[in-house]
Amino acid sequence: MTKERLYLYDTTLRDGQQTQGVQFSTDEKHAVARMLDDLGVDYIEGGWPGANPTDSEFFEDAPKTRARLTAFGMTKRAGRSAENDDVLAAVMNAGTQAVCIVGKTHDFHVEAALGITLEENIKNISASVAHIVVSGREALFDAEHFFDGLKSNPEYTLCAAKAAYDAGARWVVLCDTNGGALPHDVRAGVKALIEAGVPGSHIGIHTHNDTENAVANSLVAVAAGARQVQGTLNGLGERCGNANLTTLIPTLALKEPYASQFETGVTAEALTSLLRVSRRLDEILNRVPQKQAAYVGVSAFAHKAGLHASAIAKDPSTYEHIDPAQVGNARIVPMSNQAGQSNLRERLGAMGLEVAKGDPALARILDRVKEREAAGYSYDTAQASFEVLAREELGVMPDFFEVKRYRVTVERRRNKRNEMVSLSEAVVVVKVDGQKTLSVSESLGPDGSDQGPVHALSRALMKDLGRYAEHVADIRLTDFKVRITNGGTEAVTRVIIDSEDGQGRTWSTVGVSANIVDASFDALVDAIRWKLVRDGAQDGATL
Ligand SMILES: CC(=O)SCCNC(=O)CCNC(=O)[C@H](O)C(C)(C)COP(=O)(O)OP(=O)(O)OC[C@H]1O[C@@H](n2cnc3c(N)ncnc32)[C@H](O)[C@@H]1OP(=O)(O)O
Ligand SMILES: CC(=O)C(=O)O
Repeated sequence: MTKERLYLYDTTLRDGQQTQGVQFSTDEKHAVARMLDDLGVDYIEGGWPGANPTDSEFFEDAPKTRARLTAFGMTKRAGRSAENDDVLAAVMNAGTQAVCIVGKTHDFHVEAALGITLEENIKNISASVAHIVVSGREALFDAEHFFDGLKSNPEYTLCAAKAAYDAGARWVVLCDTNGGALPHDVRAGVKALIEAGVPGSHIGIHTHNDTENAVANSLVAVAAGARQVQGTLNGLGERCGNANLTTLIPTLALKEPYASQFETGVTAEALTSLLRVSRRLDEILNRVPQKQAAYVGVSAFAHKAGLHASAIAKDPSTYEHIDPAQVGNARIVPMSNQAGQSNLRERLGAMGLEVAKGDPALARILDRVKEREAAGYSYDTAQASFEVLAREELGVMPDFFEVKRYRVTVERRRNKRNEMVSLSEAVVVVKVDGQKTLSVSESLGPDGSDQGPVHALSRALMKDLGRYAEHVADIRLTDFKVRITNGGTEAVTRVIIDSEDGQGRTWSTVGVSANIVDASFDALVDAIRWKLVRDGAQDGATL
């Protein structure tokens, strides 16, 4: 069966930029456009030329893309011709192959927001679309508030949308602008416009996620006949975001009936870059990746429960809806108090520790994990601490060094300029190869400001580890999370430290204590021990 073409329209650089807190630079826009082009979307909406300097600059030096670069704007304003509307002129002057303009299709908005008659609005839509078409560009019309309009005055809404089609719009895009439509509204809306004379092959769908239905609404629109789907990477967008293309693309490619019926410009090979694309966007925006994101989240294929891990080891399809590799993701089997021996053996295997089924060490490790989690530890994220614990139980964790004692002080005092400043200082005594050393460190950052007691402690701890010095020199602490939790009956502090080294490895460790500094210290020691064992620094250390 030949597949029908379904077009993907990305608006990360336009509606995505309407996300609170998101502001792309011109260079970042170029980087995102390149990523989208490599991924295989059909249209890249680059922004609104003339609306702000960044968008104008982006179009002045527009990237050469296989995808159709599209400039966004609005229909001409009343009282002037399309040719004489300066806002529309700036959009046209960007010189893109495709131009998308938003126009009102809800009678209430025409009257309340534009303050013009319903007829005048339809004339403005027709004249604006015709102006784009006459200039030889592909015209797209974003039918704003289409689904709300259908409820208020269906005849008018359909007439406004149809006017754009009749004026030559290649696509009439039905927008759930306020994000309140539900799948049955969207199905009915697409069908109504098809019945009104706009073929599905000219209908697009643009949804917002205000009821968490943006992806479902897009899928329903396709099932009802729409052939263009709009969305953004990682679901960026105004308010709660737009339909998430990072979810929609794999769903359309891998799930029935869409997979058999349609093809998009995203090849199976490009689909394997999806996780990378999603992460790269987070990096550009300095956002923490959403762990539970569908398909691309770090937890999307994490099998925590013992029953799941046991079945996964026999056949991954028992608890996975797709093969994670299809979207560039990977299966993980974290350790926690939900785990059984199957999780454990799988996890140990991934660390290069093959332990036979039934080995008594497995039960000991599980008991220790469950006991410690009851006391406040959490190993499902702190996998490096789990490895240290497992190695101890298996007798393969070297005693690299022994901490004899440590002390941390925090002082607040006036500096030479009579400003109040804080200063943290740590003293650590460690024994390496029978030799005791005392190290002292302050916590001053590059700008001379206090980086806090944990920073001082980590510097003192790593200052003189004898022959292990070269292995710890490239450790960087990248994140530090503190949580007050209940360890048994007492409230305790759990600290998770994320570390990174020069080889690009990242790892997380956990410490628990009634005292935040002590909990941090435990996590720091685990971080160093994990790094030493992974570097193979144990030669000569006591096993
Ligand atoms: C649903 C969407 O998300 S559409 C995309 C929305 N995106 C943006 O608004 C981001 C970019 N926007 C901007 O930078 C600015 O709003 C600009 C440059 C476009 C316009 O700025 P200003 O001229 O200062 O107008 P302002 O933003 O205050 O108001 C918008 C004007 O456009 C009018 N307008 C709104 N929609 C349309 C439309 N589809 N067609 C014609 N005029 C419209 C409004 O009635 C209002 O006119 P008024 O000032 O006479 O009341
Ligand atoms: C055009 C647009 O972004 C909307 O109506 O949501």
